[in-house]
Amino acid sequence: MHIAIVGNIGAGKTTLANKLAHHFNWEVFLEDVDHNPYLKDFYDDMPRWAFHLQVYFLNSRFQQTQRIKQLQKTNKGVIQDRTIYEDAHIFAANLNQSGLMAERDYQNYLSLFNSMISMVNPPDLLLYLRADLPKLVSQIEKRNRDYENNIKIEYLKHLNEHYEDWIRSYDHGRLLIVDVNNLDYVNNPEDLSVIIEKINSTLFGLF
Ligand SMILES: Nc1ncnc2c1ncn2[C@@H]1O[C@H](COP(=O)(O)OP(=O)(O)O)[C@@H](O)[C@H]1O
Ligand SMILES: Nc1ncnc2c1ncn2[C@H]1C[C@H](O)[C@@H](COP(=O)(O)O)O1
Repeated sequence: MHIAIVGNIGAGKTTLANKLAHHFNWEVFLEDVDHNPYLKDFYDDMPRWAFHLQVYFLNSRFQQTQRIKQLQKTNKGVIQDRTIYEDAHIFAANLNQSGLMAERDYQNYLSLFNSMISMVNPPDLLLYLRADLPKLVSQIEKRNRDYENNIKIEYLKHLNEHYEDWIRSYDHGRLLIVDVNNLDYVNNPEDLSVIIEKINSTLFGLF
């Protein structure tokens, strides 16, 4: 069983991924943000570093999907924090449409993505955390990564629009949308239980 948690920056993916992995006693696969050699430079100068960052994320996410494939042979459950689909359909697409990634770089990137995607298994469940801008902003502030301090509201807004478009057309498997605007699964165990019940009901027909 493989659940992938998707959503905008600060939606609460990592926090939920850790909690679900603990609850189900499954393996968790997180993004390696701290060792990313381009992320800080990217936030300082997006046009300069957009292509480098996207290739880096694409490759690291692809390697992660192959590790997940291996692990699934052992029947161990997996919780994944963000997917390779988001790199291409959300982030790279947004950079191109915002004029921050040149057309030839974007086409080059897409060609690489299309070569890789045939080797990627979709998750059994895609869990989309939907969050409005005030929730995203407050949680990004709460996390307080210095290079994210200058993220513009407009950037998050465009990403949210891409998420909504992509989720509407998602057809690789089961999909669960959870509105997290009024959920606090950090401090309220009942809010976590609500999500777990939804997952059980979607995946196993329980409740
Ligand atoms: N539903 C929630 N309610 C309250 N705080 C949350 C919630 N989800 C996440 N947080 C907090 O918001 C911050 C960002 O969450 P994080 O899991 O890192 O988001 P993401 O991985 O989606 O970028 C963290 O400080 C986390 O503790
Ligand atoms: N593909 C990506 N392009 C640009 N930025 C990305 C991409 N994937 C992740 N990011 C950024 C967004 C955040 O600043 C960090 C971590 O993501 P988070 O949603 O907080 O887990 O990386």
